[in-house]
Amino acid sequence: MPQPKYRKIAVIGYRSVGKSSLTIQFVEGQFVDSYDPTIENTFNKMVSVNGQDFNLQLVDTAGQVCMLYIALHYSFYLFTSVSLFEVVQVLHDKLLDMVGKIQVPTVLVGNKKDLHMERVIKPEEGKKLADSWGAAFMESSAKENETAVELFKRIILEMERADGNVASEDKKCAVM
Ligand SMILES: Nc1nc2c(ncn2[C@@H]2O[C@H](COP(=O)(O)OP(=O)(O)OP(=O)(O)O)[C@@H](O)[C@H]2O)c(=O)[nH]1
Repeated sequence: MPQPKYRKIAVIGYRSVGKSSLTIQFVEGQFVDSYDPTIENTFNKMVSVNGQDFNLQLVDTAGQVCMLYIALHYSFYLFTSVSLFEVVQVLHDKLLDMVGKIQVPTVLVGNKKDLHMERVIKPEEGKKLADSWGAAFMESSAKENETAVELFKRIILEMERADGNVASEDKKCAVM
């Protein structure tokens, strides 16, 4: 049995987009309806992906001071409206500046997809932005318990891919 791998994931984004809700949904399997602005919370969770255990440290950052945490290596972003959509581009640029890399394993997340009537950003737009970063894109609803586990597993896969432990789709085609 392989030893667990330790990985750190930062949840970064504007305030009230659902960073804590998604993290708590993943760690505890429950949705917290109230809004309590986060200072910073750290969670630990063990999860298995493709037969490998991962010991995750999840850093749920404060929306108001999200810029303070952009130096963390593994991150994903959330947006729920046009202005926030623009904010994530700025955050992503700053993150790359801080870590001095041209790419960081990232999942761009469009949360609150249950609020159909309030949708502003089309999924294609989110996908296009994520593609421009070489990142994955997912939509989620922390409220409806949709995809919280799936999206954290996805960021693990993105990290594994960056470490050369998972073949990308391109590489698979090249081999064939
Ligand atoms: N309808 C709906 N509401 C959500 C969803 N995710 C979070 N919320 C609500 O949005 C509000 C803000 O959620 P939080 O998880 O605290 O947001 P945050 O991004 O951690 O906010 P900060 O701590 O300020 O950075 C809360 O009232 C949540 O219940 C979702 O998927 N759907």
